[in-house]
Amino acid sequence: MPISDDRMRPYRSVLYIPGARERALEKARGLPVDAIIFDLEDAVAADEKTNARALLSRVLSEADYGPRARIVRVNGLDTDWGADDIAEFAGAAIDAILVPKVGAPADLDAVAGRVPDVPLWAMMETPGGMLNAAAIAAHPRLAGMVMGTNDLGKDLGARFRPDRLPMLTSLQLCLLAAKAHGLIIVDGVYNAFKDDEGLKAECEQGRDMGFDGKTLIHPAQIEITNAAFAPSDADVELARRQIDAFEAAKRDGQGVAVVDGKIVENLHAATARQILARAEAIAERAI
Ligand SMILES: CC(C)(COP(=O)(O)OP(=O)(O)OC[C@H]1O[C@@H](n2cnc3c(N)ncnc32)[C@H](O)[C@@H]1OP(=O)(O)O)[C@@H](O)C(=O)NCCC(=O)NCCSC(=O)C[C@H](O)C(=O)O
Ligand SMILES: [Mg+2]
Repeated sequence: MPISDDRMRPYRSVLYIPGARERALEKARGLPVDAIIFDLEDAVAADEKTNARALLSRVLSEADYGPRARIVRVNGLDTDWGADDIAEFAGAAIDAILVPKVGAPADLDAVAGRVPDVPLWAMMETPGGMLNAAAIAAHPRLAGMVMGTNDLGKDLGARFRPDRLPMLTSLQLCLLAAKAHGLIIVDGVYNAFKDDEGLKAECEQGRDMGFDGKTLIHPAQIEITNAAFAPSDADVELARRQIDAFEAAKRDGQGVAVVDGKIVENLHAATARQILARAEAIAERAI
């Protein structure tokens, strides 16, 4: 399984900012998010698209977003704005271009041909995209996937449910595809941005499924999300004990240790080391 160079960078909280909102673009420079999606697509009205592109281009060339990953979501190439958006940001100092509504690898080919160097990320948000998730994840230029659960819910005719039952197959298809190809994958947004309990539950579900983090629409969602997707103190403490116990077992010529009544084998020790590396990467971030 190829592992992207980006794999250890934290992507717990990935905040959308509408590209036309100058105040929000400025505010984000001080927010404790791991990544920002500067949006030119659905968060920008048609008559604002050209202004938003120019504003974002200026802001990204002048402003310092520190360690936060900078991802620009462009409009689709089937719209009036997509080609100009891509041309504007193809040479920009950003971490990725996020392509909306990717349905097949050909959608990424079309953008890759216009963007020689910047990594591509894919919005996974259409029924066709779900069925082609494995082929999309295998695209050589793809580094990350973002679940677009609003568009997907619309196309599926699904209702919102706190347990996300109507979404689970889609979420898991994309997770399988992303993990098989060593991609970053972040969960969809939680629309009710004043409902902390609902957000927490959805974060915990996404984290338990294996997502690297969650996309957000409002600063009020950051703290809960960062906490949910970071290893807890208890996770770190257990990981250390598992590694110590496994190393001791190996020294005694054993392949299995037991910690808190559960076996620890090579694979569990590997997971424990990943937890420690993740905790370290988050601690180093200190935004
Ligand atoms: C939802 C909002 C419209 C709410 O905006 P507003 O009423 O201005 O919120 P507040 O007054 O509570 O804002 C408080 C301060 O926070 C700043 N702010 C607000 N939102 C953001 C943000 N996203 N990033 C940075 N800063 C933000 C305000 O400027 C206030 O600052 P201050 O002046 O200092 O007090 C709004 O939050 C919003 O527009 N959110 C983003 C919506 C969006 O991006 N939607 C598109 C992405 S979702 C999607 O498309 C997913 C996918 O494609 C799918 O299909 O699922
Ligand atoms: Mg969408």
